[in-house]
Amino acid sequence: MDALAVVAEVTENMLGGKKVTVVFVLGGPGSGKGTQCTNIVEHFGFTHLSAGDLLRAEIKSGSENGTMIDTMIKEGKIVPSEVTIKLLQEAMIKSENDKFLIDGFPRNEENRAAFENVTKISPAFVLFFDCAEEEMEKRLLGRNQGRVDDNIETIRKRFKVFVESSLPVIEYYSSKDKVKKIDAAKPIPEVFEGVKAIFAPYAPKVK
Ligand SMILES: Nc1ncnc2c1ncn2[C@@H]1O[C@H](COP(=O)(O)OP(=O)(O)O)[C@@H](O)[C@H]1O
Ligand SMILES: Nc1ccn([C@@H]2O[C@H](COP(=O)(O)OP(=O)(O)O)[C@@H](O)[C@H]2O)c(=O)n1
Repeated sequence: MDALAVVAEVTENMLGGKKVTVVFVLGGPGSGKGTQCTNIVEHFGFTHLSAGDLLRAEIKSGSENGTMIDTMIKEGKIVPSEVTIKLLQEAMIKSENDKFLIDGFPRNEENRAAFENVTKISPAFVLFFDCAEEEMEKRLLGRNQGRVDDNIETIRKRFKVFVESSLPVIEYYSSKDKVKKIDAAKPIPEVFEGVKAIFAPYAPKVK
């Protein structure tokens, strides 16, 4: 390894004085990202940061960006990266943990490139929940969390954005051999079996 590579290794993935491990959790709307993140937190000690949840909290907090974010979510559009990245960065710095699941981000090429440029963090890997639209649609319509975007009209728009903008991000990481794909159409416990196998190296050490 040459000297420059050593320098890069030392500075890379540092945030607020700590070295962090980041896993991006991607998949279509309703593929089960949030559900499985809850399981991963419980078993592997990661902190779950959902980009969508952070944006929804930002609306509730009455921030100056609230109206813009609300409109984007209602239309299934992707909020400008600077807003989402700031929320993710703040949450990581505030946390005492150093292992993060970033769920629902990066959702387009702009998200991906800006996060890399601003934070200098690259993911350990990308967990991709692969699921057919028909199944995701059924799940979203039954989610019952009172979300303004879980109606058939917005769901169709979110699927279109996923195929046009988010799948290329998954392809990008695939070309770098960073994608771990899971068949997310199976029942929740079976999906978690696949997830567990991938996270085994991160299992907490028994003292
Ligand atoms: N493997 C699964 N089989 C059936 N339903 C699921 C599965 N995973 C999640 N769900 C349900 O589908 C809905 C969407 O899941 P969620 O985790 O919120 O998806 P995402 O975060 O990808 O949008 C929720 O109501 C959840 O309980
Ligand atoms: N990186 C992100 C993530 C979510 N969002 C917005 O938040 C909405 C909901 O995202 P989410 O990840 O909570 O939910 P799902 O669509 O995956 O079910 C998206 O449709 C976008 O409008 C965004 O703009 N940028």
